[in-house]
Amino acid sequence: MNVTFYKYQGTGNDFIMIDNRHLFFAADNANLIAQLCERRMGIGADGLILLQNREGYDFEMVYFNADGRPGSMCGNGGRCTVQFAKQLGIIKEKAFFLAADGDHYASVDTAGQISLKMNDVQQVETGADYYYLNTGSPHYVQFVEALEQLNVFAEGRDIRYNNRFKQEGTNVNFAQLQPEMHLFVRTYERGVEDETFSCGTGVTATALAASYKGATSPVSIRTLGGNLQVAFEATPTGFTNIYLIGPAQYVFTGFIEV
Ligand SMILES: N[C@H](CCC[C@H](N)C(=O)O)C(=O)O
Repeated sequence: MNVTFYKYQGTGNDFIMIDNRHLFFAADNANLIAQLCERRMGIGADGLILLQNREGYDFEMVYFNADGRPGSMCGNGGRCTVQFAKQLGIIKEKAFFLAADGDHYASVDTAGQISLKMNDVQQVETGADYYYLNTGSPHYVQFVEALEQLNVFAEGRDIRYNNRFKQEGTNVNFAQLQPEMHLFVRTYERGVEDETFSCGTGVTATALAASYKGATSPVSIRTLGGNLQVAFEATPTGFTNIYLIGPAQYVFTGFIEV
């Protein structure tokens, strides 16, 4: 079967997008998805996303990590799926869609920036040198100095595979506070099992954690793949009205025989 795919990236977090409104692509083929995401033997991507029809929504986003397994919410992928839906003519500048963690609203502005509403965060675990919270995906956040020099792969993998997390896994973010409370964030992603250029739910989690250190909404974040913003309001136990704001770009189209 000849399948058209679309390649998208959001601050360097890259995805294979497939229009699966006719449900021709089997979502249970983890080997195929992993093979397509492989950077030398396949197309290469941090994840694969199926855009599907869903009653009551503009569309559903079905996200898989590069290992071929279903992932939890993906923030950069969410913005890319909104842009993809726009390219397909499914939406104009506003979207209401379903993802792994529930409903999401999004809007695209005239400059092409996409503002994606994230689910409320009900609680944040605070440890001696870390924060742990779920922004649609689980995120461990640690503030460090000299982030440019840090071995994010080795340090992130140690935390992801420690006794607490090895079963379920976690994404691991390292953040450095910079002048004017701007953040520099690097993330080791579960399911990719490597550092990615950017992680949207990770940047969101890190911005919320940074608010305990004095950062105020909207927080500006630099990742290896570009800049993002996170807006939010604090509640007694967590956060509400959380928005992840940034670009999502179409890269190319191709065909595969599967
Ligand atoms: N890159 C994604 C996060 C994917 C989460 C995934 N790695 C998982 O834990 O299932 C983002 O932009 O939010």
